Amino acid sequence: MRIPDGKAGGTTMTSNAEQARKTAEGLSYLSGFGNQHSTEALPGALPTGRNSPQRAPLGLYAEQLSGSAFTEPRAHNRRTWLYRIRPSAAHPRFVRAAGGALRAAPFTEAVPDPNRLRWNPLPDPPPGTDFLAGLWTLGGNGDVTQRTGMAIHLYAANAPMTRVFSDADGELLVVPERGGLLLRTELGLLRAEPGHVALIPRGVRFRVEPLESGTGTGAGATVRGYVCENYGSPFTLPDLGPIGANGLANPRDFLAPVAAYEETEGPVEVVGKFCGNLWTATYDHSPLDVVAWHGNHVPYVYDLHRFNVIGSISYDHPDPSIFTVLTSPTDTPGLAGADFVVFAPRWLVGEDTFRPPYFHRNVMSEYMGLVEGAYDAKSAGPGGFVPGGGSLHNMMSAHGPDRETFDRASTAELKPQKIDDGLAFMFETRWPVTLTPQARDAEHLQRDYDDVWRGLRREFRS
Ligand SMILES: O=C(O)Cc1cc(O)ccc1O
Ligand SMILES: [Fe+2]
Repeated sequence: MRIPDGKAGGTTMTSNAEQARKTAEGLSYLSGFGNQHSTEALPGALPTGRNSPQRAPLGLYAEQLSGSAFTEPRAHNRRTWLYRIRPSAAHPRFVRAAGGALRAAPFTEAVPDPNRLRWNPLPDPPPGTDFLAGLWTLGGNGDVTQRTGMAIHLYAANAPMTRVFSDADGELLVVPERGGLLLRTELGLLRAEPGHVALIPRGVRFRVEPLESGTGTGAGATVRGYVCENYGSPFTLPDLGPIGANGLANPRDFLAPVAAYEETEGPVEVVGKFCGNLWTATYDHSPLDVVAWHGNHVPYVYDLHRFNVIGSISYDHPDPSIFTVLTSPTDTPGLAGADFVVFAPRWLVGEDTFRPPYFHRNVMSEYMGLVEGAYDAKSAGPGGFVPGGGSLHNMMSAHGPDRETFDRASTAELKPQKIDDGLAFMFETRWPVTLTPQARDAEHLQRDYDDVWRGLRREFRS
């Protein structure tokens, strides 16, 4: 496989090698959530039978990247062995760098707001904005130094990153909404289009390039999307309980990269996020120089259209936890630091049922975004819930269908109905979300959002 500006190999070495698939875009992937993958970009680069031979093959350096404590139970243990041209330790001193519109927990600058809030998409950024500069924090919870909680970011970018970034504070779940992304990671290349999600694990270095072909974005066009930065335990697949052995997001649809490396010599800016601040150093080589690796602390992409949607085939609207793609558990069973939930195309067949989301108040806090089309609880169109926009229904805030949706759905003929005009998602969290001042005061905040529930008529008959 030829990758511009890098060398890559499709040699895969485990039993799941058969499952490594060539995508239409020409990238090779390794399949399976949580698998122990093995891959080498050059034949013989990956040592066999041991992690740390006295001399690693091809003059490479062996290095372990740990995403869990050494001592965590096997089921939670995450690490990847990297075989690289230079060890990561070969770097100069980092100095503080400006963070732009990126913020981190604890979020203490604004008063937590119980109001229902909704935003239009981010305004287009100035030319030359890369993915890192284009990150804009909406809010979050927890504390980066305690590895708890999460942050909600949006991004809008129009230039490729030339610098390399990594986040010690958490993993990054990237949800493209407009335009595709090529993610050049330490472990290889991933492609994420709108409708896909990409996950970069804690500490893994990467560069993001807007994709300019096949996405209709054109040169210099803005790519946009959402990011859940998960400070807590890594996202995992939810248990299925009585659903059985299959369904929701199927493990084999999660695709990790094959090894791909850069041999760039010369100055490369490397930025790290550490305890909420950005730090930068100029290396004399690219740190994306991993020629082979094996392990389970890996980036991946997942196509949300693969989600196996399960719902009611009798009556009533099921709780949206049944749409959970990924969950970050906390010490309390069933209480997620962050859940990633998708509202994918599905059939609604419930008898004598109000089919859209019900009116509710929830102890969990709900941030929703829209990748395409419309969402069945909200009227579409400008000034509404639009792709690239978002809503926050914080802990216990009263929300649900807007008036138009209520009127329509409570009188609709209940024939089987396919919902296939949109892709919405939710970042749901056990802790309230505190906004950043920039989100609270944003020009693109919809100040009339409460009005969507105005005029819900009194229908009571005694
Ligand atoms: O508020 C929302 O739209 C999200 C949501 C969807 C649903 O189907 C049921 C409950 C819920 O919070
Ligand atoms: Fe809700």
